[in-house]
Amino acid sequence: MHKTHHFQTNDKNELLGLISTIFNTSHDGLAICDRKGYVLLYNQAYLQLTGVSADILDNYSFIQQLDMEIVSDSTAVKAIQTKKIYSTAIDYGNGRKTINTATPVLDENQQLLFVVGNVRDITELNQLQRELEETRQINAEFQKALEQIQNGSESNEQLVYRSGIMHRIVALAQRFAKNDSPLLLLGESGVGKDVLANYIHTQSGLGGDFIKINCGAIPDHLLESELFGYEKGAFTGANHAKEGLFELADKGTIFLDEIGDLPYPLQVKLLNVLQDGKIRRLGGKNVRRVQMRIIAATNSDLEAMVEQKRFRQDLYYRLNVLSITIPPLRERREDIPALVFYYLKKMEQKYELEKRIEPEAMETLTQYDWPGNIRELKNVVERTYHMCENGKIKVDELPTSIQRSTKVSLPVTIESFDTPLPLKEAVQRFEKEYIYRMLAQTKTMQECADLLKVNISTLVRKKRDGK
Ligand SMILES: Nc1ncnc2c1ncn2[C@@H]1O[C@H](COP(=O)(O)OP(=O)(O)OP(=O)(O)O)[C@@H](O)[C@H]1O
Repeated sequence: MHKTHHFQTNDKNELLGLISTIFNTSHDGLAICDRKGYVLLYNQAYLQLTGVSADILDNYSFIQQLDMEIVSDSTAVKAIQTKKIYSTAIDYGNGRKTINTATPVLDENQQLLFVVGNVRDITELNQLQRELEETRQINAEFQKALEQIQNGSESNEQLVYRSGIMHRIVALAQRFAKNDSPLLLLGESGVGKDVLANYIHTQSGLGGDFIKINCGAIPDHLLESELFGYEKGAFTGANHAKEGLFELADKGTIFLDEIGDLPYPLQVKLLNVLQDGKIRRLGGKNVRRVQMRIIAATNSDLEAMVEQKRFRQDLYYRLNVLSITIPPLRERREDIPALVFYYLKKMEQKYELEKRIEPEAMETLTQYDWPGNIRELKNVVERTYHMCENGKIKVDELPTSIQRSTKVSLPVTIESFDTPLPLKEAVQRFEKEYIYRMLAQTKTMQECADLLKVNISTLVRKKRDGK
């Protein structure tokens, strides 16, 4: 106890009065016992929090209370036995949860004099934590449902193609659909990996559902419980048992999008599922057998990730038994007009208003390199449809970035900045053009990122912001 100069009382009674006031007004439960565990002093909060009656405290030591199973655990007894501070969380069964700490008080010969017990109410804290956990859970479920609605409708899209390469890919997909080995779909973002996975599922004739999960969109700590499910009480907030996506995909297909983002520890678990077809829910004992088709997809360079020890080699080999690489749109330009007409038709049906695209505009779209692939094409067609007022889509109604990038194939030079621009804007313009050009010259985003010596996520962001 530290006294300041304001405290000038030397009267023992006054001092005792003060200490007992502190004792009695404390929100924490306090109880002091001797070296045999007999209670010497306790306060009102102690009675309220522990639910143990004054009668018991008066007549039975903590050791006896433990023997008689009046309490299930006693920090005081532990402190008596070990002469060390002991702290634990206790559930008294009266709805109260507490953190109890027992501190031994020793004399100069290290003999035990007393034990001071402190009982802190954490019921409210616990309740808040549980609520937070539940909110997080609900949040994640909503996010997942939303994602499935968004992606579900995307992946249900009809497969539109005209190019020879896509004909071969679809034929391969039909053959692979009948096979139950894992399948890996590769290709840049927006090339149609989701759509193809869905197509393979419908072609497979499997009776179960097509379940999609984006491994990069779900926080690591939730991903495992999403995939494997959990039993009631498996972790704080697991108030009921829940089926995992592997179980939901039983007799169907599970589509693991962005497989490169699967955390390393989960990669081993996925490998086990691939090998023996068995899963166990978190906190569960039962092993369940599931039979499903696994399709994984990524736009990352998995081989490079294996070399960098970010992706397990054994899992890579297991997933890569069958694989299909969907080329970017710029390598199958014959598909561009078919896709433009398809999305234009959809807009016309939706808004019951026909709009025609002029040949020159179509030519510009066909020449454009589409770094965002079909996703970008779909957005451009939709935007242009809305922007066009007289029913005819002309070149100058296309986004300026597309007009410019197809017209300007000369390197960006100082001369191309004909009017003075703020430095920041000039740098941004150069950066954007440069990134577009580099993307057109490289096969994958990773290759481009490596050449530019930037992180792939930086490149993705810059590409998105530059649109
Ligand atoms: N062949 C196709 N015909 C019609 N629409 C397509 C085709 N391929 C893709 N799309 C559309 O393009 C968009 C992107 O497709 P999808 O989500 O399948 O790409 P992805 O390769 O899985 O992209 P990411 O790697 O970013 O997940 C979607 O809106 C999808 O409906």
